[in-house]
Amino acid sequence: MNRKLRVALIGHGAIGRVIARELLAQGGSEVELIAVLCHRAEEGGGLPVPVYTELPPLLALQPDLIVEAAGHEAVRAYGADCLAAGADLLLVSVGVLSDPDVLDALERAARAAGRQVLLPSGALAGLDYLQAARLAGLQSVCYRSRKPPQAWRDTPAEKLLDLGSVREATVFFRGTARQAARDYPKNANVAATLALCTLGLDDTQVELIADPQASGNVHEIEAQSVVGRLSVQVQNLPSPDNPKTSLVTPYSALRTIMSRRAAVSV
Ligand SMILES: NC(=O)C1=CN([C@@H]2O[C@H](COP(=O)(O)OP(=O)(O)OC[C@H]3O[C@@H](n4cnc5c(N)ncnc54)[C@H](O)[C@@H]3O)[C@@H](O)[C@H]2O)C=CC1
Ligand SMILES: O=C([O-])CC(=O)C(=O)O
Repeated sequence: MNRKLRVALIGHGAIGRVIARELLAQGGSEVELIAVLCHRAEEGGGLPVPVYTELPPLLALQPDLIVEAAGHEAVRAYGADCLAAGADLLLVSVGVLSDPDVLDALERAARAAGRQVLLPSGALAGLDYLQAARLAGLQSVCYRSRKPPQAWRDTPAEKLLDLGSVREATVFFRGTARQAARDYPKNANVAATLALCTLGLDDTQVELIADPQASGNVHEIEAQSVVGRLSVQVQNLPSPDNPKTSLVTPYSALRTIMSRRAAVSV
């Protein structure tokens, strides 16, 4: 583990730009950004590392870790190939794992290559406690996401309520983490992350709320286990570039990246 961790990035939007900027600022440390894959080359304008629009040249650089920050379709298109090429794969678009075929394909590819799929806590908090509690006995997990109405634009919420005239907190979705992650691919990735490390995608309950009074993107978890009860709320500031995305998300990915080379890892 003396060598620098060579990191490649897929996606250079609200999350990817922060990850790239912070990794580049690490100059001389144990982690280095070696390339970025963008939809269009212009999206990577100004980056001091190679920018590609296709996966093979990026894989040819033999990254140790590929960080996906591009959306569900990018995971479907590239995920298994990244693992097969010998890289670990960090996903922020975790909700795509609500599709059992995708989860199965990535698990198989990871096992075959001896690599790992890494899921950061993203916009959520409390997953460390819940993973410990699961080992002891976890009885129920509920997750609630409360965002301002504009954060639900271009989602099925638009058909369920008039986002422009919502005056009070309105629950427009109640269901499983699997349904939420599938139907709200840009808003409910954390529902899948929470479910995958607790009771599973079909037994983790989710509520989605449009709230004009929301103080940002608010995430709440309530869980009961044999070792105690967890009740946690985070009030995230939204990304200035994407109101659906919480500002903490790229930093959560960075934390996971850095921990791959930390001598003392929490
Ligand atoms: N786990 C978590 O806590 C969270 C996860 N997310 C996930 O992260 C994804 C990215 O979020 P943002 O950066 O806010 O979105 P964004 O829309 O600002 O950026 C996404 C970027 O990826 C690029 N892209 C899309 N498909 C691509 C492909 N096949 N190859 C290369 N680039 C591609 C787009 O052109 C865009 O520049 C979301 O779609 C969502 O699935 C978002 C927020 C929180
Ligand atoms: O960033 C957030 O607040 C959560 C989010 O969009 C997601 O899980 O997809």
